[in-house]
Amino acid sequence: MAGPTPRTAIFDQFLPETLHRQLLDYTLASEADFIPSGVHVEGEAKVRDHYRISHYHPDGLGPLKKTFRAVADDNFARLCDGAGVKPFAIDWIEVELAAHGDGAFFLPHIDTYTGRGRGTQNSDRVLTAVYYFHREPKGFSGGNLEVHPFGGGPACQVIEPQQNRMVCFASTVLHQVSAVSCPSGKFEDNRFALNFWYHRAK
Ligand SMILES: O=C(O)CCC(=O)C(=O)O
Ligand SMILES: [Fe+2]
Repeated sequence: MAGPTPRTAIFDQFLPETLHRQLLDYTLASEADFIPSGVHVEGEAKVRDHYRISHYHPDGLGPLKKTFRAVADDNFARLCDGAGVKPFAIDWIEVELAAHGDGAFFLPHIDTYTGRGRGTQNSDRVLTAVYYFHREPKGFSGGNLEVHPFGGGPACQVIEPQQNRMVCFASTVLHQVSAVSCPSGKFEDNRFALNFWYHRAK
Protein backbone atom coordinates (compact mmCIF):
# COMPACT_ATOMS: atom_id res chain seq x y z
CA MET A 1 0.00 0.00 0.00
CA ALA A 2 1.27 3.46 -0.90
CA GLY A 3 2.48 5.75 1.87
CA PRO A 4 1.17 9.21 2.72
CA THR A 5 0.90 11.96 0.14
CA PRO A 6 3.53 14.67 0.65
CA ARG A 7 2.40 18.22 1.13
CA THR A 8 2.75 20.57 -1.81
CA ALA A 9 1.40 24.06 -2.43
CA ILE A 10 0.57 25.83 -5.67
CA PHE A 11 0.54 29.61 -6.07
CA ASP A 12 -0.94 30.76 -9.37
CA GLN A 13 -0.38 34.26 -10.78
CA PHE A 14 2.72 34.23 -8.61
CA LEU A 15 4.73 37.10 -10.12
CA PRO A 16 3.54 40.52 -11.19
CA GLU A 17 3.38 40.71 -14.98
CA THR A 18 6.42 43.02 -15.25
CA LEU A 19 8.67 40.52 -13.44
CA HIS A 20 7.29 37.55 -15.34
CA ARG A 21 8.02 39.39 -18.59
CA GLN A 22 11.56 40.38 -17.51
CA LEU A 23 12.36 36.79 -16.65
CA LEU A 24 10.97 35.48 -19.93
CA ASP A 25 12.80 38.15 -21.97
CA TYR A 26 16.09 37.43 -20.18
CA THR A 27 15.65 33.69 -20.70
CA LEU A 28 14.82 33.95 -24.40
CA ALA A 29 17.79 36.27 -24.95
CA SER A 30 20.14 33.79 -23.21
CA GLU A 31 19.51 30.73 -25.39
CA ALA A 32 23.20 30.41 -26.33
CA ASP A 33 24.23 30.18 -22.67
CA PHE A 34 22.18 27.10 -21.79
CA ILE A 35 24.09 23.86 -21.33
CA PRO A 36 23.03 20.27 -20.43
CA SER A 37 22.00 19.73 -16.81
CA GLY A 38 23.73 17.17 -14.69
CA VAL A 39 22.62 15.03 -11.79
CA HIS A 40 24.55 14.89 -8.56
CA VAL A 41 26.65 11.78 -8.22
CA GLU A 42 28.42 11.79 -4.87
CA GLY A 43 28.50 15.57 -4.82
CA GLU A 44 29.58 16.08 -8.41
CA ALA A 45 27.28 17.18 -11.25
CA LYS A 46 27.41 14.71 -14.15
CA VAL A 47 25.30 14.52 -17.28
CA ARG A 48 23.26 11.30 -17.24
CA ASP A 49 20.95 11.14 -20.25
CA HIS A 50 19.08 8.06 -19.06
CA TYR A 51 18.11 9.88 -15.86
CA ARG A 52 17.67 13.49 -16.81
CA ILE A 53 17.53 15.57 -19.96
CA SER A 54 17.27 19.34 -19.60
CA HIS A 55 19.38 22.45 -19.97
CA TYR A 56 20.27 25.17 -17.50
CA HIS A 57 21.92 28.56 -17.45
CA PRO A 58 25.26 28.22 -15.60
CA ASP A 59 25.41 31.95 -14.83
CA GLY A 60 21.93 31.97 -13.40
CA LEU A 61 19.93 35.15 -13.55
CA GLY A 62 22.60 37.70 -14.44
CA PRO A 63 21.15 41.20 -14.00
CA LEU A 64 17.95 39.81 -12.44
CA LYS A 65 19.79 38.10 -9.59
CA LYS A 66 19.07 40.71 -6.91
CA THR A 67 15.43 41.09 -7.89
CA PHE A 68 14.80 37.36 -7.61
CA ARG A 69 16.74 37.07 -4.37
CA ALA A 70 14.22 39.56 -2.98
CA VAL A 71 11.34 37.48 -4.40
CA ALA A 72 12.80 34.40 -2.70
CA ASP A 73 13.19 36.21 0.64
CA ASP A 74 9.79 37.88 0.56
CA ASN A 75 8.00 34.59 -0.13
CA PHE A 76 9.92 32.33 2.24
CA ALA A 77 7.32 32.32 5.01
CA ARG A 78 4.36 31.45 2.81
CA LEU A 79 6.30 28.84 0.86
CA CYS A 80 7.32 27.17 4.14
CA ASP A 81 3.74 27.28 5.28
CA GLY A 82 2.51 25.79 2.01
CA ALA A 83 5.07 22.99 2.05
CA GLY A 84 4.60 22.24 5.75
CA VAL A 85 8.24 23.08 6.46
CA LYS A 86 9.07 24.81 9.72
CA PRO A 87 10.74 28.15 8.90
CA PHE A 88 14.50 28.02 9.44
CA ALA A 89 17.54 30.28 9.25
CA ILE A 90 18.41 30.41 5.55
CA ASP A 91 22.07 29.67 4.91
CA TRP A 92 21.82 30.46 1.18
CA ILE A 93 19.39 30.23 -1.67
CA GLU A 94 20.42 28.24 -4.72
CA VAL A 95 18.71 29.41 -7.89
CA GLU A 96 18.70 27.58 -11.22
CA LEU A 97 17.17 28.65 -14.50
CA ALA A 98 16.17 25.54 -16.46
CA ALA A 99 14.81 24.83 -19.94
CA HIS A 100 13.06 21.58 -20.85
CA GLY A 101 12.79 21.04 -24.61
CA ASP A 102 11.49 18.20 -26.76
CA GLY A 103 12.20 14.84 -25.09
CA ALA A 104 13.36 16.38 -21.80
CA PHE A 105 12.49 14.63 -18.53
CA PHE A 106 13.81 13.99 -15.03
CA LEU A 107 13.24 10.59 -13.42
CA PRO A 108 12.13 10.30 -9.76
CA HIS A 109 14.54 11.87 -7.30
CA ILE A 110 14.73 13.95 -4.16
CA ASP A 111 16.55 17.29 -4.14
CA THR A 112 18.31 16.85 -0.79
CA TYR A 113 21.78 15.33 -1.05
CA THR A 114 22.21 12.08 0.80
CA GLY A 115 24.99 9.63 1.52
CA ARG A 116 28.52 10.50 0.43
CA GLY A 117 27.28 13.41 -1.71
CA ARG A 118 25.94 15.11 1.40
CA GLY A 119 29.36 14.89 2.99
CA THR A 120 30.73 17.30 0.39
CA GLN A 121 28.19 20.02 1.30
CA ASN A 122 28.08 22.56 4.12
CA SER A 123 24.32 22.91 3.96
CA ASP A 124 21.18 20.94 3.09
CA ARG A 125 18.48 21.75 0.58
CA VAL A 126 15.39 21.89 2.77
CA LEU A 127 12.71 23.69 0.79
CA THR A 128 12.21 23.45 -2.98
CA ALA A 129 10.21 25.99 -4.96
CA VAL A 130 9.76 25.82 -8.73
CA TYR A 131 8.41 28.70 -10.78
CA TYR A 132 7.02 27.89 -14.25
CA PHE A 133 6.86 30.23 -17.21
CA HIS A 134 6.75 30.06 -20.99
CA ARG A 135 6.07 32.02 -24.10
CA GLU A 136 2.52 32.42 -25.42
CA PRO A 137 1.09 30.59 -27.22
CA LYS A 138 2.41 27.63 -25.29
CA GLY A 139 4.65 25.52 -27.51
CA PHE A 140 5.03 22.36 -25.41
CA SER A 141 2.94 19.74 -23.68
CA GLY A 142 3.72 17.30 -20.88
CA GLY A 143 6.51 18.14 -18.46
CA ASN A 144 4.25 17.66 -15.47
CA LEU A 145 5.71 17.65 -12.01
CA GLU A 146 4.73 14.28 -10.54
CA VAL A 147 4.93 13.80 -6.81
CA HIS A 148 5.28 10.33 -5.33
CA PRO A 149 4.05 9.09 -1.95
CA PHE A 150 6.44 8.71 0.96
CA GLY A 151 7.91 5.25 0.76
CA GLY A 152 7.64 5.23 -3.04
CA GLY A 153 4.96 4.04 -5.45
CA PRO A 154 3.16 5.50 -8.44
CA ALA A 155 2.73 9.29 -8.59
CA CYS A 156 -0.01 10.55 -6.28
CA GLN A 157 -0.10 14.13 -7.47
CA VAL A 158 0.37 15.56 -10.96
CA ILE A 159 1.00 19.30 -11.24
CA GLU A 160 0.94 21.04 -14.60
CA PRO A 161 3.68 23.59 -15.29
CA GLN A 162 1.20 26.38 -15.88
CA GLN A 163 2.14 29.92 -16.79
CA ASN A 164 3.25 32.05 -13.80
CA ARG A 165 2.79 29.20 -11.32
CA MET A 166 4.93 28.56 -8.24
CA VAL A 167 4.97 25.13 -6.62
CA CYS A 168 6.72 24.23 -3.39
CA PHE A 169 7.46 21.15 -1.31
CA ALA A 170 10.00 19.82 1.14
CA SER A 171 13.23 18.94 -0.68
CA THR A 172 13.02 15.38 0.67
CA VAL A 173 9.86 14.68 -1.34
CA LEU A 174 10.22 12.20 -4.22
CA HIS A 175 9.27 13.85 -7.53
CA GLN A 176 9.91 13.70 -11.25
CA VAL A 177 9.35 15.66 -14.45
CA SER A 178 7.37 13.71 -17.04
CA ALA A 179 8.48 13.77 -20.69
CA VAL A 180 8.12 17.04 -22.56
CA SER A 181 6.91 17.29 -26.13
CA CYS A 182 7.94 20.46 -27.94
CA PRO A 183 7.08 19.84 -31.61
CA SER A 184 8.74 22.99 -33.02
CA GLY A 185 12.04 22.03 -31.39
CA LYS A 186 12.63 25.74 -30.83
CA PHE A 187 14.15 27.02 -27.62
CA GLU A 188 11.51 29.73 -27.25
CA ASP A 189 8.83 27.02 -27.09
CA ASN A 190 10.53 25.21 -24.19
CA ARG A 191 9.10 24.63 -20.76
CA PHE A 192 11.01 27.09 -18.56
CA ALA A 193 11.42 26.87 -14.81
CA LEU A 194 13.23 28.82 -12.15
CA ASN A 195 14.19 26.54 -9.26
CA PHE A 196 14.85 27.82 -5.76
CA TRP A 197 16.45 25.65 -3.12
CA TYR A 198 16.51 27.14 0.34
CA HIS A 199 19.50 25.77 2.25
CA ARG A 200 19.93 25.30 5.97
CA ALA A 201 23.42 25.11 7.45
CA LYS A 202 24.37 21.63 8.64
O1 LIG B 1 11.11 21.52 -13.37
C1 LIG B 1 10.54 20.92 -12.48
O2 LIG B 1 9.31 20.79 -12.43
C2 LIG B 1 11.33 20.30 -11.36
C3 LIG B 1 12.80 20.17 -11.64
C4 LIG B 1 13.50 19.35 -10.60
O3 LIG B 1 12.93 18.48 -10.03
C5 LIG B 1 14.89 19.63 -10.24
O4 LIG B 1 15.57 20.42 -10.94
O5 LIG B 1 15.36 19.09 -9.24
FE1 LIG C 1 13.93 18.04 -8.22
